[in-house]
Amino acid sequence: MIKVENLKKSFTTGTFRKKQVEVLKGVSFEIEAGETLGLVGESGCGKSTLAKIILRLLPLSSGKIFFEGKEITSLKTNEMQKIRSKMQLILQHPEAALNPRMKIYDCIVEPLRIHGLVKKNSKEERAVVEELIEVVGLQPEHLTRYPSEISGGQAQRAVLARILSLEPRLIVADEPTSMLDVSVQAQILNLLKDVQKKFNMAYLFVSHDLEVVRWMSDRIAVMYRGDIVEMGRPEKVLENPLHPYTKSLVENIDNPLKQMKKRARREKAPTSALGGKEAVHCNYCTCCPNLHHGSASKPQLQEVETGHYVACWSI
Ligand SMILES: Nc1ncnc2c1ncn2[C@@H]1O[C@H](COP(=O)(O)OP(=O)(O)OP(=O)(O)O)[C@@H](O)[C@H]1O
Repeated sequence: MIKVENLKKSFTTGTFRKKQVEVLKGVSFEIEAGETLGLVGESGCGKSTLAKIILRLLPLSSGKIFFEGKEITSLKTNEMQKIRSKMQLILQHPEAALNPRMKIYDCIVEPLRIHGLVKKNSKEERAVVEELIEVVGLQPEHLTRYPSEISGGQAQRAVLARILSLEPRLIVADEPTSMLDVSVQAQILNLLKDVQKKFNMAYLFVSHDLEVVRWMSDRIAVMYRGDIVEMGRPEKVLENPLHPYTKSLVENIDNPLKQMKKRARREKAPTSALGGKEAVHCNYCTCCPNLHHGSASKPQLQEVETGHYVACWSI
């Protein structure tokens, strides 16, 4: 359904002294219809950049993106238009997707109107909206309110109704529930699962929260400094992590302070551990426990057991 190959992205930073910062270093994966790939990793590792690149909201530096078997890497804006409705994004803040000056009814139906799929204010339009709100669990009385007059959970339901109106094949959900309290979070996660089953959509589910990702995902990809360093089924990756970064994520799941301290140590570690040379990646992986230097080639994802991949230089 969606496949990315060796995606790389660099940003130019600085005003006078321009510098290229490589944020994605060659990311590859595939997601099938009806499947959820959970993407986890520390803040700043490139998760949101990857999400935007997949949806072609950001240009990539190199690599390839295939959507339903068709390469979309360099499609022009008008060609992308037809595909864009089938690839949708859900963000942390539902308000960002809902026009504060429109009532919920109009927010939900707006994409259908834009794409000319229904006649404005027709009976057919009303029927579509009623069906959509039933799917996402909103009440008819919510339709006449403005986004500021409903709760965060209800707003996320309205966003989902709006997205579903276009019958997407892929949803990229970037921390969709991190702003909601725990009980509402669970409802929205279950709703996402239900509609996925109903419409057989693929999800790329981005989150900091390992428990949420475990609950949502068929497979998990662990991202570290712009690379996927481990990928596999949740029980493999989270119960038998092989990459040191995944290990530290799992070990510190309940202890964010410890995690911060460890991260600070790890960030300092490479140059001293390597006698002043710069490490290109983590210090070592469990499969090839050697330290690697800046001149070493990039580690590749190796299949260490069926469906469980870990980044290492050699097995
Ligand atoms: N437009 C940009 N110009 C320059 N640097 C950018 C730009 N967008 C993102 N970055 C940098 O790219 C890196 C990855 O950012 P990204 O938002 O993808 O991280 P993330 O993993 O999603 O983090 P978080 O979990 O905190 O949202 C960060 O260092 C960020 O500062």
